[in-house]
Amino acid sequence: MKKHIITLPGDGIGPEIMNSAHELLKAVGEKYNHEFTVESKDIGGIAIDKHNDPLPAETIEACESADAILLGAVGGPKWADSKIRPEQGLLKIRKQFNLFANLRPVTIFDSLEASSPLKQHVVRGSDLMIVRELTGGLYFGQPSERRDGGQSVVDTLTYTYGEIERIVRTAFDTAMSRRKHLTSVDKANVLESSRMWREIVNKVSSEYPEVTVEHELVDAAAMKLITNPSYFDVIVTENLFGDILSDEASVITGSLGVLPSASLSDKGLGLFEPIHGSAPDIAGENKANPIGMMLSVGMMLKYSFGLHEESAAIEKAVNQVLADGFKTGDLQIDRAVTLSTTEMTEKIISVL
Ligand SMILES: NC(=O)C1=CN([C@@H]2O[C@H](COP(=O)(O)OP(=O)(O)OC[C@H]3O[C@@H](n4cnc5c(N)ncnc54)[C@H](O)[C@@H]3O)[C@@H](O)[C@H]2O)C=CC1
Ligand SMILES: CC(C)CC(=O)C(=O)O
Ligand SMILES: [Mg+2]
Repeated sequence: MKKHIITLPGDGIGPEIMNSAHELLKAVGEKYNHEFTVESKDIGGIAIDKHNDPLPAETIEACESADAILLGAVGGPKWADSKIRPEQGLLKIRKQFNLFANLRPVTIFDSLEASSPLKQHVVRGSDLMIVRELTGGLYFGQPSERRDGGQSVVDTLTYTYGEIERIVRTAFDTAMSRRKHLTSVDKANVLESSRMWREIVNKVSSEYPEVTVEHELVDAAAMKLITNPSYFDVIVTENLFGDILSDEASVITGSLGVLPSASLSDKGLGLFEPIHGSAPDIAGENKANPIGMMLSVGMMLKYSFGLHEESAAIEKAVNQVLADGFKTGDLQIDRAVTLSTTEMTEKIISVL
């Protein structure tokens, strides 16, 4: 198979973990006889520095002709007070390519069960998928501005019926391919947008009689995610709630550094990135956990290219390396050896 991939390393630890993705693609290509060509483009803070634009036209053009996109992370303290923010590049690329469905699987590798700060019996058997709406809600609503000379501020939460319906359908389809249990998370006791969200979930549910559906308020769902994570199969929720709940869910797995994600459109192009940010506190130290990025490559192989065997092999290699007693600094596994980003990458590839 021949595929052309645009990589967007971005800022902070982004370039470090993207090197891991490049190495992994080279290894998978050689082992399974695929030709993956990779071209790197700018996004985020580095793109502001070089082009005064967090998502330059050149990057968009390259992505338009790509088979898939890999992203590291954007942002950092360097641009904290800048008028143009690196994160705008990420929001813009999601909107540009209509990447409305953000799949965030929360899977616990056997050897990480003990590394979770939660009690083992609580996390055992947890395996859930967060389906997060990615191109609407508060992150995109207009107006979003300071008013009255800085004395007030407005952010806007808008969703169209169609935007909610399509993500809800994605969630039902996802549930059908899993344990057929869907939890829709909202704040319907307060927000009108959530009440419309509930109505749409109830309407679509009549087309999926095999799926058990329930509604949870986001505050209670946040609590249950930590006290009883194995209760959940598929969670569907809007943009902001999904962003927060997925970082929270990473605690179950032992580290934010191990969770991948897929951002999909209905037009075929997908963007794949770890769920974490640019981790400025450890950037440049060769300490970042590359697993979330490497599993995102696995999601790309599966969702964009249909390469299920190759994707499963990456997951298996990660599991094996952890079980063999190797980890990165963010993980706590008893008696395991701590590796750098590059060492962990090499280890996973050698097992693959
Ligand atoms: N998709 C993206 O590009 C995202 C970008 N950001 C941006 O990243 C910047 C930093 O945000 P933070 O709030 O610090 O969140 P963060 O996710 O970058 O880091 C939170 C904590 O997790 C640790 N961490 C994250 N990824 C890790 C990895 N792979 N290995 C080991 N430890 C890891 C960090 O060291 C830090 O202590 C901000 O500018 C933010 O806007 C935040 C989230 C997503
Ligand atoms: C950086 C934000 C734009 C988004 C975010 O935190 C995320 O998608 O996980
Ligand atoms: Mg986030």
